[in-house]
This record gives sequence, C-alpha cells and structure tokens, in this order.
Amino acid sequence: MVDELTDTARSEALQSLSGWDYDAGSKALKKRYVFKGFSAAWAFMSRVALLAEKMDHHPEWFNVYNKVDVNLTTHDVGGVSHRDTDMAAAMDAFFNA
Ligand SMILES: C[C@H](O)[C@H](O)[C@H]1CNC2=NC(N)=NC(=O)C2=N1
Repeated sequence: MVDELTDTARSEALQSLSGWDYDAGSKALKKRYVFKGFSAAWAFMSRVALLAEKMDHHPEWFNVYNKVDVNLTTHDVGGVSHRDTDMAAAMDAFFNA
C-alpha cells in the first residue's frame, strides 16, 4: 500500500532533488528538462518509459522538440508518494548520465 507523503516528508525529498517544484494545484512534482535536440529528449523518454513499466508508475509528460515537461503524481493516492520522489531521482540520474 502506498501513502501520500506528508508535507514535511515531501519538502525534505524536494531538498534532495534538483530543480523540482511542488505544484499544490495538481498535487504533483514538476520539472522541465531541456536537451540538445529531439533525439536526446526521446532517448531520455525511452529510458524513463522502461523504468515506468518496471516500477508500474508512469509520468505525466509533454514533449516539444528538445523540451520535456514532467509532472509526477500518484493517481492511486491523489498526491505525491515515494514513487514520485523515487522516479524524480531516477529521471535526474538518466539526465545526468
Ligand atoms: C492500477 C494502477 O493504475 C497501477 O498500479 C499504476 C499504474 N501507473 C501509475 N502511475 C502513476 N503516476 N500513478 C499511479 O497511481 C499508477 N498506478
């Protein structure tokens, strides 16, 4: 069973992440990734897609050319859970690889 993070836990997790913000309206973590071009953006999305399937946890995202806007929220709990902060950290690791 996954639970929504407390405000404190979410804030602490955000401090350990880079460039992510919490949007209270959508109750989601948000970040914009900018790449050299579309191919790099698509390679990133491909790696995340495989992870999403492995985690059974999927991002809400929007891609235009070299930009990928990401929202992470856990639909099952209607807010941010550790699955979202875990995925955010994994996405940053892919981006920095
Ligand atoms: C049944 C439920 O949809 C699945 O367990 C997974 C699929 N991927 C998911 N992704 C996200 N972001 N939130 C979920 O709650 C979620 N649930």
